[in-house]
Amino acid sequence: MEGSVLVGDVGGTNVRFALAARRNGALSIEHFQKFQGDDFESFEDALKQYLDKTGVRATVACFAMAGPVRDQKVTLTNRAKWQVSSTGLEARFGFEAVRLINDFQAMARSVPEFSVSSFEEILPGTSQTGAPMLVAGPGTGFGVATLLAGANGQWSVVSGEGGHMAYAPRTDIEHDLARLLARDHGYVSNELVASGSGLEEVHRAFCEIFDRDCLNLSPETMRQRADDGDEMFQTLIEVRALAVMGAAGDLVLANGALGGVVLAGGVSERISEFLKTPLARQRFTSRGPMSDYLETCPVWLMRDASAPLIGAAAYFEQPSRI
Ligand SMILES: Nc1ncnc2c1ncn2[C@@H]1O[C@H](COP(=O)(O)OP(=O)(O)OP(=O)(O)O)[C@@H](O)[C@H]1O
Repeated sequence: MEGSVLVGDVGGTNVRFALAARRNGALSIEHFQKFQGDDFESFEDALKQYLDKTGVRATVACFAMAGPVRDQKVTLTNRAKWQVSSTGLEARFGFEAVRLINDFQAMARSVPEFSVSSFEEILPGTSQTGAPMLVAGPGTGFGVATLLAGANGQWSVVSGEGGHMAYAPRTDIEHDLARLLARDHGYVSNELVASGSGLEEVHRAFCEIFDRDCLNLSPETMRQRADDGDEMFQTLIEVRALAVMGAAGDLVLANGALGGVVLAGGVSERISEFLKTPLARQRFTSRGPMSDYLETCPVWLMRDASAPLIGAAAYFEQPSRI
């Protein structure tokens, strides 16, 4: 397909590839494939499998990677064996140009490519025109980026490692959790509390708090137990959801992101009803003298699995200057 760019969304669990192109003003993807990262020794092996399976050929590529990208090189945060560089990919696959960006840089850049109706409402509110927007949430890791509207339809994305900011417990059980996690890990981040990569540790701490045997359970089984009325698992999911909303509120305060929040990531999707409770709303807005500041800030959920792929293509067309 002429004018198309090979795009990838490389997370700590899943790796997604597609071919993206802009047609009649709108970006769309085709040849979408999803792989499990665990099935491959390296990112190059996963990419080769995609190219072999689909027969897709492209001269340019942009890959959204779950880790900090420096000088077009990245080591995945939750898959440290995967070290990727744009020059290495160009040499191995014969691309004319490869750009590596952070996965939430791509997620944030996708937001202007979607209409508001494609998001699920988590908290109602009114987006302040022209204000920054925050895009964040837990999957395997916890990504964060801020989207800035510039002149003439230009967009910039500020991306950092905001998921690794310190967890802020408020209730007794959250303080117990933070204390146990600090005992075992030293530093307690929002990623550790809320993301897939921290779930096992959080589960272990909850078993200690509730004085229960700690079984090896999948996230789906924990969810099932919560749905069946098990108080420990209900509290575990609630505490993780409150960590997401607390982190989102903190980041809006720090960035003046009154354009609104777009939550994303596999965990956010699966606990969405816990993000909508009155307690979750209170965790987002309750900020002492600044509580009014967040009262009308809207929060949405991005569910479209193609978002980081669309965002990678948009970023490739118009790289952010920040
Ligand atoms: N039912 C569930 N409840 C909560 N978490 C779940 C559930 N099922 C799976 N997960 C978690 O979701 C995570 C996968 O999220 P996602 O689909 O966003 O993957 P990813 O794109 O590879 O992640 P990332 O980009 O953050 O590295 C896994 O770590 C898993 O523990």
